[in-house]
Amino acid sequence: MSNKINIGLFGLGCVGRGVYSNIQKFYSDQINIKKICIKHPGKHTDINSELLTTDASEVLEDSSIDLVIELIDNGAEATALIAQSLRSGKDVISANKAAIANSLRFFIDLQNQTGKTLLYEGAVAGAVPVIRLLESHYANEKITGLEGIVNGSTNYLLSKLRLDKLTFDDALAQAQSNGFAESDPSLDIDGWDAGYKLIILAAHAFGDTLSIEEVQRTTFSEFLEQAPDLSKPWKCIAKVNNEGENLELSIDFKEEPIASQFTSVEYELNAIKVHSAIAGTNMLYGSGAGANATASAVLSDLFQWKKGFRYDYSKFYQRKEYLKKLQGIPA
Ligand SMILES: NC(=O)C1=CN([C@@H]2O[C@H](COP(=O)(O)OP(=O)(O)OC[C@H]3O[C@@H](n4cnc5c(N)ncnc54)[C@H](OP(=O)(O)O)[C@@H]3O)[C@@H](O)[C@H]2O)C=CC1
Ligand SMILES: N[C@@H](CC=O)C(=O)O
Repeated sequence: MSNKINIGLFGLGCVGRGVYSNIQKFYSDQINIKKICIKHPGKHTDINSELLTTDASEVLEDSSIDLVIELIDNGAEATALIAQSLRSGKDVISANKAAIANSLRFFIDLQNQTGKTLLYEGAVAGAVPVIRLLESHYANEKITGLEGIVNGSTNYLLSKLRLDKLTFDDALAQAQSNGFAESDPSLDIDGWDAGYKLIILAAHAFGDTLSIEEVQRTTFSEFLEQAPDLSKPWKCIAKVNNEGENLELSIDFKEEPIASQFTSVEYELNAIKVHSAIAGTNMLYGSGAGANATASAVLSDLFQWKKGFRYDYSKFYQRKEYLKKLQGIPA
């Protein structure tokens, strides 16, 4: 009897294909792709047509599918698919930061109600394992600050403008053809993508969920309107300010000093600094966007899931206790 993991895949674009091809290459003895749900079958004539469907219920109602991997490019549709999967008794891995950030409280409740697991390491900073690090290494240590470069496309644009002297339009076209940019690139250049990622990081680091409207965003156009000297190392920095009772989240362009560690983070690479009470500062650095970077995180989630890993969101409990203390309420 085969003890392969049966998965159902939603989406076969840049990331979906990264996951599909890496499973074929490295894990076909352990993972069986049972069904792939897509939108336009005509785009996927290279894939065995028996695997493909446009009907989500062929995944959701297949009791032999243990795990759903959700990799579509529409946040609202992804939210519905994740919720339906959890409710149909399936665990889920997603890389959809819009869906996760907009509905995180709902998904935490749904995991508690169904006993099912949702993992989403690929939603933030590609292959950089930051969510799992916040959940495990920092579970009991107070995090005092967090900042980083979390959008590969804007970082790619800034590097291309500064180092390779490309025009904005040419640089954006390259970010799109490399698969770094979202299918709607305004999500990257207007700071939405970085905002969603920062909301997810803030939840796992500080135990609160903010809405995207609460994130202060500077768009790439607003940055360029200030006529910055593009020969300088500008970086788009996502930052959580956690002084006081409320978290403040911002996405802003900063000219980094030459000696700053962020200055050497170029093109689609990402970096995140975590400041904490005992460790001081740790910086994570690595591939932030693209098919393989994200597939690596998705597949890592899959093998963690197999071992029973789930997020325990311990910072939410710690934040409640912290707020009680601030308000003078005894524990
Ligand atoms: N690109 C990257 O570097 C990263 C992307 N992500 C996230 O991963 C997700 C996928 O991104 P990416 O692969 O780049 O996107 P693409 O635009 O390349 O692919 C999207 C895929 O979703 C499919 N799709 C859309 N709607 C549906 C639906 N309702 N049901 C089934 N399939 C559907 C499309 O089908 P069809 O092909 O038939 O049109 C397509 O295969 C997004 O949430 C993105 O934010 C996360 C980290 C990095
Ligand atoms: N569009 C995103 C893709 C990865 O999350 C980015 O540019 O970082």
